[in-house]
Amino acid sequence: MKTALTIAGSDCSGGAGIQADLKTFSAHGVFGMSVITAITAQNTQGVSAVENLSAEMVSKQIEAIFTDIEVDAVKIGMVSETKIIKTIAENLKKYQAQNVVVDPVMISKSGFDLLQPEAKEALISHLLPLAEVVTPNIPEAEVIVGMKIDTVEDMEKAALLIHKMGPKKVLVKGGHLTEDAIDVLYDGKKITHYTSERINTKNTHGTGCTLSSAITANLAKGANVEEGVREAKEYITTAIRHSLALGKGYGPTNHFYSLYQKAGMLD
Ligand SMILES: Nc1ncnc2c1ncn2[C@@H]1O[C@H](COP(=O)(O)OP(=O)(O)O)[C@@H](O)[C@H]1O
Ligand SMILES: Cc1ncc(COP(=O)(O)O)c(N)n1
Repeated sequence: MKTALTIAGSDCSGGAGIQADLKTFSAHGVFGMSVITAITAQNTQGVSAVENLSAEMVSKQIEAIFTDIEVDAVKIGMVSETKIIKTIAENLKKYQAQNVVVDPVMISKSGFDLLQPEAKEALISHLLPLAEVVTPNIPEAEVIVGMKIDTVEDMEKAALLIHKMGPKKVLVKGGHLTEDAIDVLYDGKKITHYTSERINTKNTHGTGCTLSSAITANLAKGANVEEGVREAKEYITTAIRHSLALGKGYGPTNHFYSLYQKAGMLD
């Protein structure tokens, strides 16, 4: 069985972070493993607290996995502090991690800083160069390149600029614009658009985490980035279309709809 590792924060409400990543890996038939960087207290309405693990504990978790198990792909999600970012980069280089997907998580949908402002530079200089593909949303791409993004053309410009910072490929996600949901991939040579209709729902908690883990699972299974993104985009669109109105705020996406449907378990 192929394996995938997520290095990210825990979302106790299950919609984003490690929990979304492991659900996505399972739904793709990949064996999921996790290195927890931080525990968050959050729900569909917002984040109320974040507690980072020590850099030593993050390092020990990575060591425990890589010294024992073959890792086919790695996703990096929320990493809040400079010293944890540096530890992850050192370890991934030491163990020659393959198929690294970096989701540069900065601010939650509810507006909470999941990346300490002083750690932005470390994320850019230490994690982006390790990435097979980096998956910023529009606000994250704006911070990384220091320009305003209002159109798909702006997303393309940002993708080209981010590519110069070291990742092999760049996927700028268009969830934050208003018309069709268009994601822009730049592979160093050409631009590809992945387009879906915009689904009218407020239940989009964890969409970015889910998309990047689906890409990771697909790379673990041997897909190239273009194929991996294409399937992941279909997966997230179905998961948003059948998202769950759990909680009082922004509910989570539905990871198992397609699987349950195929298994004849839905009405
Ligand atoms: N309302 C929506 N309808 C359809 N697709 C969406 C919607 N919102 C986000 N997406 C898609 O979900 C994925 C995650 O994007 P985005 O919401 O921009 O990321 P993040 O969760 O990091 O902010 C992208 O593929 C994006 O196009
Ligand atoms: C632990 C963790 N990681 C990532 C996100 C981002 O997800 P979203 O942008 O949907 O709030 C989150 N809320 N919590």
